[in-house]
Amino acid sequence: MKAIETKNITKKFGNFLAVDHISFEVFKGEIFGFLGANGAGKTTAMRMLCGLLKPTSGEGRVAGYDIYKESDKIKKNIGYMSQKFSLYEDLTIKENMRLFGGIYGMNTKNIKIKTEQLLKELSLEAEKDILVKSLPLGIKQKVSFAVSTFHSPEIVFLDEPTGGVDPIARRTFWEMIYHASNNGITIFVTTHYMDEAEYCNRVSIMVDGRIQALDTPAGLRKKYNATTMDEVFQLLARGAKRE
Ligand SMILES: Nc1ncnc2c1ncn2[C@@H]1O[C@H](COP(=O)(O)OP(=O)(O)OP(=O)(O)O)[C@@H](O)[C@H]1O
Repeated sequence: MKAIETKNITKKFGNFLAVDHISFEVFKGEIFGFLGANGAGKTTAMRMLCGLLKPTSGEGRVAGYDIYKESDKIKKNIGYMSQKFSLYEDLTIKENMRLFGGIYGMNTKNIKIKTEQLLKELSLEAEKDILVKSLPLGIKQKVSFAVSTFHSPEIVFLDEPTGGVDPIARRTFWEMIYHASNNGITIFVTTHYMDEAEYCNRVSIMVDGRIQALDTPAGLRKKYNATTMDEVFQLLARGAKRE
């Protein structure tokens, strides 16, 4: 089953073509890496998929819903996490979980059950009443991911979720991603870390608004005769006109 389908999605800002006819599919439970240099158009594309921005043209379905007509349904069926938009710093871990559960429309009983379950899974039961602002970044990101999947969405969009954390914390974070994917949640993730690109089932690389390459990491390495995803990325991004 397809979690995301797009056909020739395009976004123009004035005369500037930020996203240029992108077409791709993401399968249910897949971990899909969405890569591209700065300004390639990733955030714009992701905003269109999340129902936050209308495309100029093209077609798309997310979780089975039309991105033009059913953006409200899309919002209910997805989770979203970014480095910039995440938790309320002046609330505790538990309060954040409750708050987001409420925002996602869950009832009090389910929020309570899910909060306890997540605190246990994250081994954060002892820290549940600590204010988020006093937590290390790696823990914040774990909690932030947990909150984005709190309502068991079909798809979770992660916009550079591991920015600024050390490699060990990033590895732990990816274990959570695998766990969610094993439970059938589709993961759509942007990252600038090429070791993380290797962890994805498939990866697309955007250059100047277009999808320049899309395959498994092994398939891309083979195609571009490269030993690492970093080499593949450098080869493709070198041709970029945007900075
Ligand atoms: N609202 C807007 N109006 C005009 N131009 C925009 C707007 N939003 C984005 N752009 C331009 O579209 C291009 C793509 O931007 P976008 O933020 O999607 O790239 P990105 O791949 O996410 O980059 P980064 O990795 O730096 O976040 C950039 O040149 C950007 O300046």
